[in-house]
Amino acid sequence: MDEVLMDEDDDCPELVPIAGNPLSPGEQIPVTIITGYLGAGKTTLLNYILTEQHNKRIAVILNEFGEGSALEKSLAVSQAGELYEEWLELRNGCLCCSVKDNGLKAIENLMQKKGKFDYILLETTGLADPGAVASMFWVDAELGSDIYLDGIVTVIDAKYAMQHLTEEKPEGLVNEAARQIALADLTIINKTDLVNGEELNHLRDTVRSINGLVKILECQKSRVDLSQVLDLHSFDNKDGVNLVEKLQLVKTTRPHLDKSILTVTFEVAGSLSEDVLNVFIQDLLWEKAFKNQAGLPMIVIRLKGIVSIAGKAKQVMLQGVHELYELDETPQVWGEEPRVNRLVFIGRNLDREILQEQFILTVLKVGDRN
Ligand SMILES: Nc1nc2c(ncn2[C@@H]2O[C@H](COP(=O)(O)OP(=O)(O)OP(=O)(O)O)[C@@H](O)[C@H]2O)c(=O)[nH]1
Repeated sequence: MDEVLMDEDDDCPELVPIAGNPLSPGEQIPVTIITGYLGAGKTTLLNYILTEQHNKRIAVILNEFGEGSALEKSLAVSQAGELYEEWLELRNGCLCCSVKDNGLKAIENLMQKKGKFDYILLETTGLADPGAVASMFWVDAELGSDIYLDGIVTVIDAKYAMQHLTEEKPEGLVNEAARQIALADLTIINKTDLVNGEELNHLRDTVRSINGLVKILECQKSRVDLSQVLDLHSFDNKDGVNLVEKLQLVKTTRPHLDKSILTVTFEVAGSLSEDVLNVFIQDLLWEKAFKNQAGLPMIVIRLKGIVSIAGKAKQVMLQGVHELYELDETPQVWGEEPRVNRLVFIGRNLDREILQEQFILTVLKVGDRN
């Protein structure tokens, strides 16, 4: 098994593609995962969101390792906001499989007691893998839960982020700060008062080099336009409508940091059979079958795409987080223009040429077999 799996995803059973969404997002409650390295400004952001005018009933969930810290945090938040008296502490800090049921149950209990919320914000600890938390909501939403994952927001400390991002990790381990950026749909570079223009440019370029898809906001004291943070629809097919244009703007990036996470993207014309596409994705995400020039397995952290499935009039959105992925038809119908498959991968050891070649090879090979 791959070392990354050994480290965090051990025993995670959800190696299955998941079927279409049973409830429309309009009927479900969005959850935004707020992540970011220690001290980046997550609590400041929560306080800001809770005290701003937005006419939403927001539940905040704190997901912390260790005893006590979540309670302290909840007190800190409630003192500033004084909007919520009831706080939820998820005690078993593991964010992988074991927290899955407790996490959802805890939210359901809270909803039973307090009535439905309009929105859930889930703050993860600074060292957590937001991908594991995201997977839990994503899977449960597909299984008919009342909650759906709206987006992953990563708060970045303008002053210390470069230090965190360049921290040497033992061989095989992913830098947490880089992973949090890789998984983000939105990054908020906070504490811009503590850096000069040049440092900010360098950090922005580094964030972009890791995640070519992510939206970047810059601010002080986590004061951001909430309409840019909430209701992102990053994982449902509402996003699919705009995804084509968005993906067209993404560029393959050059790593700014050694051994770092980067973004690769390519486009292949034509239509695919869904089976063929599943083979390619499973080879990539599950089997780690593709290697870069140095012989290292390509590890995908985040995956997005719009693909053309033969026989389907509508565009199909591809989403992936770690080993989990989903193909979901968007409302967007293919027009007169030639059909294309546009894919974006964020991860480690990625090589665009090899990946594109493998994609074409798999498609042809399996196509021949049929
Ligand atoms: N100079 C400066 N300080 C800030 C800014 N935003 C937040 N801070 C301070 O940074 C410190 C950490 O902020 P928090 O919001 O607690 O950060 P956090 O990410 O929740 O921290 P952990 O929960 O420990 O991971 C606090 O003392 C904030 O007042 C900013 O824009 N500029």
